[in-house]
Amino acid sequence: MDSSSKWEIQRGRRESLQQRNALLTMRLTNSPQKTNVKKRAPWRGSMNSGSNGKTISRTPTTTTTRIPSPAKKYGRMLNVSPPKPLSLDDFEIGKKLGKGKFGKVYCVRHKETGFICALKVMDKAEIVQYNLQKQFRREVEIQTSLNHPNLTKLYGHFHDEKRVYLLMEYLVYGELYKLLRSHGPFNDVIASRFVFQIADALNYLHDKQIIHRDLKPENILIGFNNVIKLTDFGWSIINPRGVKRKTLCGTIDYLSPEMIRSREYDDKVDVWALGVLTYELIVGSPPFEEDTKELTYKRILKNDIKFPETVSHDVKDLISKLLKYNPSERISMRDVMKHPWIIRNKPFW
Ligand SMILES: Nc1ncnc2c1ncn2[C@@H]1O[C@H](COP(=O)(O)OP(=O)(O)OP(=O)(O)O)[C@@H](O)[C@H]1O
Repeated sequence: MDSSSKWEIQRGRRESLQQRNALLTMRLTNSPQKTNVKKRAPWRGSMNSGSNGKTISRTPTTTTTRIPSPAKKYGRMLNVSPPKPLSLDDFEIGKKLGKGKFGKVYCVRHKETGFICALKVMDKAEIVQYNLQKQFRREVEIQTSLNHPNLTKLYGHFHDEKRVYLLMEYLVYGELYKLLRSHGPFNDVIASRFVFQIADALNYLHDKQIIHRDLKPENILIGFNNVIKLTDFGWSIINPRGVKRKTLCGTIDYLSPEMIRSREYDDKVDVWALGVLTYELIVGSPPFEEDTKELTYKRILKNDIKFPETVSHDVKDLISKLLKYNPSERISMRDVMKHPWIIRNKPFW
């Protein structure tokens, strides 16, 4: 088997449970299925099935929404006209940046300002077919409310008859997962810088009572100067302090023991996932990786971590503190940012 097929298989294993469930639903319902579109549809436009073509056809955008903006509110107070609703016609479409399970992402240029950004295009019919409306709305709400240098910004969203569009910050170097596969594992200097940035992002999210719930290298994008940004808030949730969650979600290698045991959990599941990520950045593969889901679960539940001899004492210490079986014993994000492994490597970033 060539290395690219191996990579694809590995990638398949790492799909979020959300995607697996959606695909399973698709198989069980023997698609194409008839969807009770009217009842479930959150959109005002009609719900014709989406096109799978490679280009985006410019259907009339009569149902566009406006980018939420303070200017809109204050504009009204000052009697200034609010910004024009966005539509696909406002953009020149550039190269395709990638393809997710539920959409394609393009590099686009805003015609009026020349601003370059990433545009994620999703078919409404698919969102409805996989019953993702609620999740999609939550993702947009959460991501719109965020402002942190290590979180991908969502500038706005609009829709037309067939599709929804998310206008995002463009991260030129793509997924950390691809870099890890092509140039990883990373040395302590590079890995510590990545871990610091994600700890900072998680600290911000947790302060806002948001749990990401799907941290993994596929959901981290790389921008200029090795700045990395957490993306994909499809599984994120606002979780008021003291409230515990039970939904099993995430990606198998990154699941925490409390999630696997269907116990209540909180933002400490992200702390566990950061432990798995740190290990994967340093070693090249996640700590509990096995051929089957069952074996992986077994190793997670036994907290069976094996470190190669080459791994430094400092990073071993940090990973062990992140991967504590008992969530309440896991290290805080603020302490991660002050950990000796980080401090020792910081001067070389
Ligand atoms: N803001 C962005 N800047 C640059 N490239 C991006 C951006 N967002 C996504 N991409 C690229 O497009 C690809 C697809 O992204 P998308 O968010 O649709 O899917 P995904 O995260 O891989 O999967 P899914 O959300 O379906 O689980 C990504 O793998 C990435 O390479």
